[in-house]
Amino acid sequence: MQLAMASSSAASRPVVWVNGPIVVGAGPAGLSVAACLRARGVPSVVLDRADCVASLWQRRTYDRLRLHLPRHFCELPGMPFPDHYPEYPSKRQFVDYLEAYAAASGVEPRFNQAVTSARYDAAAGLWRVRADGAGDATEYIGRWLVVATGENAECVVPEFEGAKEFGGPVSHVQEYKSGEAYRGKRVLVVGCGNSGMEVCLDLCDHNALPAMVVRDSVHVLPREMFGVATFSVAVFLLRFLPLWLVDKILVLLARLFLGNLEKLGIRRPSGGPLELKNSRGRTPVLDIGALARIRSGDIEVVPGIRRFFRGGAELTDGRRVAADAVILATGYHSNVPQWLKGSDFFTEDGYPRVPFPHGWKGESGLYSVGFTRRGLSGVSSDAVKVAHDIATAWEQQTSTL
Ligand SMILES: Cc1cc2nc3c(=O)[nH]c(=O)nc-3n(C[C@H](O)[C@H](O)[C@H](O)COP(=O)(O)OP(=O)(O)OC[C@H]3O[C@@H](n4cnc5c(N)ncnc54)[C@H](O)[C@@H]3O)c2cc1C
Ligand SMILES: NC(=O)C1=CN([C@@H]2O[C@H](COP(=O)(O)OP(=O)(O)OC[C@H]3O[C@@H](n4cnc5c(N)ncnc54)[C@H](OP(=O)(O)O)[C@@H]3O)[C@@H](O)[C@H]2O)C=CC1
Ligand SMILES: O=C(O)C(=O)Cc1c[nH]c2ccccc12
Repeated sequence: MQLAMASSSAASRPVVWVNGPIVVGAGPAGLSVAACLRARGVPSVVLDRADCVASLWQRRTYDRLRLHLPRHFCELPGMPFPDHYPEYPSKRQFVDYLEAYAAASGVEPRFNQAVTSARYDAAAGLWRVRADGAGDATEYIGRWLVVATGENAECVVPEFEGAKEFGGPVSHVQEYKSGEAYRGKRVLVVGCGNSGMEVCLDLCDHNALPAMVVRDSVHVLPREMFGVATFSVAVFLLRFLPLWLVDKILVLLARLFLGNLEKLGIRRPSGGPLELKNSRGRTPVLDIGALARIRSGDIEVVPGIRRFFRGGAELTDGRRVAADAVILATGYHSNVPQWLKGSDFFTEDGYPRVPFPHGWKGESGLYSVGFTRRGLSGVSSDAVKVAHDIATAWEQQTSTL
């Protein structure tokens, strides 16, 4: 029996004793660690604030989204994608795969459980996790805590001078589904990461008029070169060459395939694409067509925003741009510091303090899965290590009983 219910004496809140780890998050990270644990005979309880698995993918991404790394880098441990899946599976296919993954591994998350605090009770040697459901709170108590809430848990919403004066709709890209709602409209898209670029492309396809804010520099790489994924080329080269040299080769190849982007208002950072991904979490853009639309003038590139006014924004070069709507493609942040108390394993930015590849294990039975800034392949490698470590302790514990 995995769960035991008891009544808390201090408050009327129900208490659940968890036999095995408490996993917070039912995205790819939480599902894969729970599946790897089950494969070793270790039960766990997976909690998610949403009402479904992989809520980032199901509820907070746009319709045309596809994985942008080749499928082989995005599979979770123990289950390949179905053979008929294309090289870059669609969002629907990826979600179907994740649901099948959970079902096949017997992982049944507890939904509508938003974790609001977790702290280690040193006297008892146990983690106490509070989760709020619809109108009630539950306390989960267990020996291990696995943090799997992800790098994209909350939206970054910058404050802009004059934002209240703008007057039109302002939304974050997590609410964007398709350009249908923006036909014929001038849309200011703030941010030029993969989201900003792909939303601009989608807006063009729906006859909207996007302008994209590029306030600083960004690496844009072709998704493929002569039919080979740029990401695969990078992974291959990293087997023989140091990262800085692979970065130099990638930038050279990008220059050959994409030309000089400065003419389009897109400057390259001085640091390399992989170096910036690893050190600052800045993902290079893998171009799937936005550049061609910038070249043709369908997407206008504009510099940073100084302030908003009614019906538009003033830019850092003094120009003014009119807009009917604003979409913030300004990124995401971790929410771990909001709920994990009394532990300094995570920084105030919500990432493990210890750098990759050692950030998966903390003290007192605390673990993290999915904070490596290495996408789904980072998720899988963490999940395998964490499950192995907990299963080893579990087997020792049960063998001494
Ligand atoms: C648009 C987009 C596209 C991407 N495409 C790729 C790609 O092609 N390839 C790739 O390798 N990576 C990609 N990524 C990176 C992405 O981080 C991974 O795809 C993946 O979703 C990470 O899994 P995760 O489980 O760590 O986080 P998530 O998928 O974000 O799952 C975390 C879960 O935790 C839950 N949660 C958060 N806070 C709480 C709380 N306090 N209490 C309870 N539950 C909570 C959330 O509801 C969520 O279900 C993409 C990211 C985005 C935003
Ligand atoms: N097809 C796919 O697989 C896709 C994958 N993704 C992934 O999702 C993750 C998140 O991507 P994304 O949503 O693009 O977020 P990112 O964090 O990658 O990009 C955020 C962008 O917003 C800009 N920005 C932030 N604040 C401001 C501001 N105040 N004014 C102007 N610009 C600002 C940043 O500029 P600066 O760099 O100057 O801070 C940056 O260009 C990434 O890992 C990405 O690869 C996203 C979409 C599609
Ligand atoms: O799409 C993402 O967000 C990813 O994190 C995938 C990813 C991991 N490592 C990379 C290096 C270059 C481009 C994308 C990724």
